[in-house]
Amino acid sequence: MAAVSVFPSPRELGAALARLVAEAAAAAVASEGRFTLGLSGGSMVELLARELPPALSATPGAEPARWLVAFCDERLVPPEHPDSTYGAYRSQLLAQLPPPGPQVLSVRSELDPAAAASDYWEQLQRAFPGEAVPQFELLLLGVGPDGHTCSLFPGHALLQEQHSLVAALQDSPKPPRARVTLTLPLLNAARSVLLVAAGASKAAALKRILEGDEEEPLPAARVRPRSGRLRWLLDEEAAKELRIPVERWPGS
Ligand SMILES: O=C1O[C@H](COP(=O)(O)O)[C@@H](O)[C@H](O)[C@H]1O
Repeated sequence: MAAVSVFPSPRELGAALARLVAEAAAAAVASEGRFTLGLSGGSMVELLARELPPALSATPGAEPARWLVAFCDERLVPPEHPDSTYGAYRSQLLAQLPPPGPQVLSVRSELDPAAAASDYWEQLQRAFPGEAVPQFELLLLGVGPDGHTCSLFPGHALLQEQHSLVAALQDSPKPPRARVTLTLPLLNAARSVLLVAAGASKAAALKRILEGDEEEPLPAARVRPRSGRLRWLLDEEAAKELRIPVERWPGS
């Protein structure tokens, strides 16, 4: 069973998330010379924008200039659009990091969805030479109230995808409809995955994901790294329906 850590509020959750990212970066830079990080959008952007810069300043050796950052999914809108994950990270987080900053792979939203997915896959192949399935050091994944993660939605055919590691969709139930997403085989190749959720709107889905035994598990329940680590970071509101043992952080 995956480890589940519960924090009193999104603020403590965000601070712990940022510490874990900074520590993972320092360890990877020391051992591999670089840190490969996959970021999700939505509420994760604000958590990281607020907490990661101070965590990096407090962690010697984290060195953002040695990071390769990619996005676990992207909404196909221009970077200036409020729904763009890349655009949100660029203005809210990347702008705060000292130059030269990380190498960033972004989905080219000016292309049509299939071409954007194939271009993004080519970028990943160049960034992970010799790896048939790119193995990220750390993936940060969010969870929607319907149990989706990345742009993998309940009941969607992409949940069955075994061949393409990056895929396009044009029928996302959550707008915008056109998106590019990493698929489960790539997610499950990661060395480490943190699944992050805050707020009462996620509680029912989290109960199903973490305690259910469903024939067709929700998308986030299908994230099970083959040999990597999986850890859940939740706030009290998101965890309020859980009955499984969880690790409660001080003050909860
Ligand atoms: O649409 C998306 O939703 C999920 C969850 O977002 P949240 O705001 O509920 O945390 C996000 O992880 C994904 O990257 C995004 O495209």
